[in-house]
Amino acid sequence: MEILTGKQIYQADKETIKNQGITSLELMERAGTVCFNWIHQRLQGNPVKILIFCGIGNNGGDGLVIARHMHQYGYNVHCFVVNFSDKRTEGFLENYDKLKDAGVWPTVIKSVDDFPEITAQDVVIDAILGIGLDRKIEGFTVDLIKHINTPQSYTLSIDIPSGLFADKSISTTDTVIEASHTLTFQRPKIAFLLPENEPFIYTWEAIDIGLDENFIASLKEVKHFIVEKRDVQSMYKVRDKFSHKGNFGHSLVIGGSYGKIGAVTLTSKAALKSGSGLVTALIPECGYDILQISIPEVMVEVDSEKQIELFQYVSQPNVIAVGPGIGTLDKTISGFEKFLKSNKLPLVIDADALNILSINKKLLELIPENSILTPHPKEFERLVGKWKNDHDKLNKLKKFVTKYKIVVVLKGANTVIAFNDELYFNTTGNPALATAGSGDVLTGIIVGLVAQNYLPVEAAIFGTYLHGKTASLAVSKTGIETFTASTILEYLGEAYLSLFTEDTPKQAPPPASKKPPQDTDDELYV
Ligand SMILES: NC(=O)C1=CN([C@@H]2O[C@H](COP(=O)(O)OP(=O)(O)OC[C@H]3O[C@@H](n4cnc5c(N)ncnc54)[C@H](OP(=O)(O)O)[C@@H]3O)[C@@H](O)[C@H]2O)[C@@H](O)CC1
Ligand SMILES: [K+]
Repeated sequence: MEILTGKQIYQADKETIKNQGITSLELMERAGTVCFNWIHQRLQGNPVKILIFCGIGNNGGDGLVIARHMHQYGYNVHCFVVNFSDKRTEGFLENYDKLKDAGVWPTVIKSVDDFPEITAQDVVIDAILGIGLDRKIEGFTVDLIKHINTPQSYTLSIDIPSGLFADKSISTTDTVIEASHTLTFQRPKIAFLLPENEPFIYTWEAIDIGLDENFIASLKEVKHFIVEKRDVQSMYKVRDKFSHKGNFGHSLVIGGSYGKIGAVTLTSKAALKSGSGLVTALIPECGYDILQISIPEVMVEVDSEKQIELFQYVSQPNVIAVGPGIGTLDKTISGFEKFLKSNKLPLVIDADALNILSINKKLLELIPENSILTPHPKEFERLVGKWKNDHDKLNKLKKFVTKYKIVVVLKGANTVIAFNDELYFNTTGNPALATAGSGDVLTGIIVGLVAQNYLPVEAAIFGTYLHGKTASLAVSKTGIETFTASTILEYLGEAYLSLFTEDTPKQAPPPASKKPPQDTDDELYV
């Protein structure tokens, strides 16, 4: 699914009006009605007190449409106009009149004295500012947003939490609605995927307001995508009837050191379980028995007694994962440097191998094109330096992958896969994945997919999706705390199978508590 910029959404808005022969007012009516239907489906006439805060632009116009429908359906709705400017849009003005015609006279908020009381039991609808926000919010609107955030009531934001910019970072002094849920129009905005916006975006969904899909599909400059089930389904390689293990590649996993044989064991097992035909582990001698006993299917070659120093192997892999548990002892560092100078095979580089690269950045030049690096944010920072905010981080990421012609899997709540100047945001998974060895397993899954001839960027996208999906599937049975890296391996089969089974449709969170539990993947739809 494309992630669109504010500018692209405004273009789609214009094209839709032109191509469908409708007025902008009709489009606003449609958008507001879709939001109302969403709310009505969940509230079913519940007498809860609903406070709708409308700005004076088109986001406010949407709020007024919602207020009118809610009033007509007998909801206990209270509408407020947030008078932060005198420049009302036509959409606002027309719907203001329509609302009054329907018998609702909104309360105009001009100062702090006009703020209504809000309790934790109330539902708030935030239609103060949308994607038209282009500067810092000032004056009483800042206080109003804080006032809305205080009681921890359920807050539904329309299009985007007010105060959040669609395409740039907010500053630390900015005030933003902390939305419990956001109904965004047609496509997500990149702001929803950035860790820095976590306090403001809890769950979100893109709702179909009938914008011109052909126009959206024709947009050439879209560079950001959300990875969906259908994307990975289309990547999946079906096995031929007459295939044999030789068709599915040979992964070599280089890693481990005394006390960290578990890491390389997890990676090797993951490579095997993601479908690599053969897997060999090159490990320190001290890990020989451990690995052989843990995974009889994996072949083992050994290096020095307690760490990897020589990086020499006799097996004939088609891809190599390097780094899990490898450590940063001097001999390992110099061995890795020598290895990079002679190696021609594509690599999946993780953990301490990444740290070695950040100690000596010249080594980055030696990484074969199409290799995959899988840093977590701290490892990535060591490679590229500090960033000012998440947009700056994503720019650094794009520059880094284009410079070295590689793929980077930047791990996090929404792991980002970067290739060329494109970014793919993963949405499977949950905090259960924040557990020791989780990254080692991801490296193994990805290397196993590259071994099977998945394109590196596909292996990265597919592998990250599957890895996250295991947690999405498992957590209702295991809980978050008992879910470990080994659980990821246990559920990998189910994650594969889930690609070909229908998801049970999920109800979006009811307006009952501020932060309902979320499993992101299945909540998204357009
Ligand atoms: N996508 C679609 O197809 C559809 C979109 N729709 C809806 O339209 C929304 C966008 O509406 P919008 O363009 O009127 O902007 P909105 O966010 O309401 O802001 C209003 C104005 O406020 C101003 N302003 C900006 N920053 C400010 C600040 N810090 N403090 C004070 N003022 C500030 C600025 O005006 P300025 O003062 O710069 O002239 C701005 O224009 C969109 O989010 C969605 O809800 C649907 O209705 C139909 C289909
Ligand atoms: K809003």
